[in-house]
Amino acid sequence: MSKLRIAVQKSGRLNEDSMRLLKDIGISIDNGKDQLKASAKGFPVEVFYLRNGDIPQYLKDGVVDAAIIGENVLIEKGEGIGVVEKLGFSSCRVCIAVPKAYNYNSIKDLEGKRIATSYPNTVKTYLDENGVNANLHIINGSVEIAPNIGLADAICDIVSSGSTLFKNNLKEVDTILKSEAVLAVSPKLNEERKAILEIIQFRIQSVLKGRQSKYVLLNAPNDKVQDIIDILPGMKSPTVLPLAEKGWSSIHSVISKNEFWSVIDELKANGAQGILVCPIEKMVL
Ligand SMILES: Nc1ncnc2c1ncn2[C@@H]1O[C@H](COP(=O)(O)OP(=O)(O)OP(=O)(O)O)[C@@H](O)[C@H]1O
Ligand SMILES: O=P(O)(O)OC[C@H]1O[C@H](OP(=O)(O)OP(=O)(O)O)[C@H](O)[C@@H]1O
Ligand SMILES: [Mg+2]
Repeated sequence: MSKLRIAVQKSGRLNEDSMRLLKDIGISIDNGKDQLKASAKGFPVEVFYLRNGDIPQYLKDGVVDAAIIGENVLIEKGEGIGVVEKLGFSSCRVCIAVPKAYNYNSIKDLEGKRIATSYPNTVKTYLDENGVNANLHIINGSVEIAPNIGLADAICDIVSSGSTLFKNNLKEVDTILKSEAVLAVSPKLNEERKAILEIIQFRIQSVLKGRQSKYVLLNAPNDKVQDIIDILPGMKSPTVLPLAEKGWSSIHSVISKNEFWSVIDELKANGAQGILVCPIEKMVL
């Protein structure tokens, strides 16, 4: 039986979360430290450890079938490569930044200026869309230093917390795109491997849904049960069980992590007591 070849970043910002996701979907790998390729135990998958920036070419060539990669890198050099799943980690944005004192009104202000970046195609497309001509300086790292050493008037790079910009006396003035880690697929994927990918996708969705949700258990007097059910969305409908103490019930449900605090406040206000909130490992709908 053929194996699905999945690329992950060898080391760097995506590596740890990528390996955790593979582990959570039941793909465990015995990886010797310097091994660049490893087989999963009990599942038809091979994992390749590569540079994030090299992965688009491997996908295009069909040397790997799928990859966990930053969407920003695919947009930069992954033409024709499909994204089948957003993975919810390594969120960042690709931005234009200029020195704090720069009087910036719009991208048109960069006409004829020098922009340092590791994302030339992304910047070029954005400049073209806005009818701006600028000179691009391609550098592979520490882009934020460029304006301070007189190499460029502006930069285009990844921003997350904004602290690197701040430390280098720069300000973010335009967001070109938002990115997160994604599961990308080679255009050359064959039918047999596609079937393995579908199993992986299903497992990833179950893990991600679990990560986005919380399991809530609470007690309430019976006359409050309906009010509380109306607040709780639940997967189908909440589970209601009688407590040993007469006149009381236990209610179980699933709520989204995002609405967690507002729902908890509402539950308390409607008579809920002894509220327990538990993580969900996987959620299969
Ligand atoms: N500060 C950040 N916060 C969140 N995500 C980030 C941040 N910086 C980069 N990323 C995301 O993580 C990906 C990998 O970044 P990292 O710096 O580890 O690799 P790299 O040096 O660009 O790539 P390579 O593996 O080719 O050396 C980026 O493409 C981006 O999607
Ligand atoms: O907004 P922040 O939270 O400060 O993050 C942004 C910084 O993170 C990335 O660099 P990284 O640390 O990955 O270093 P690198 O340039 O060597 O890849 C990116 O290139 C920015 O410099
Ligand atoms: Mg980096």
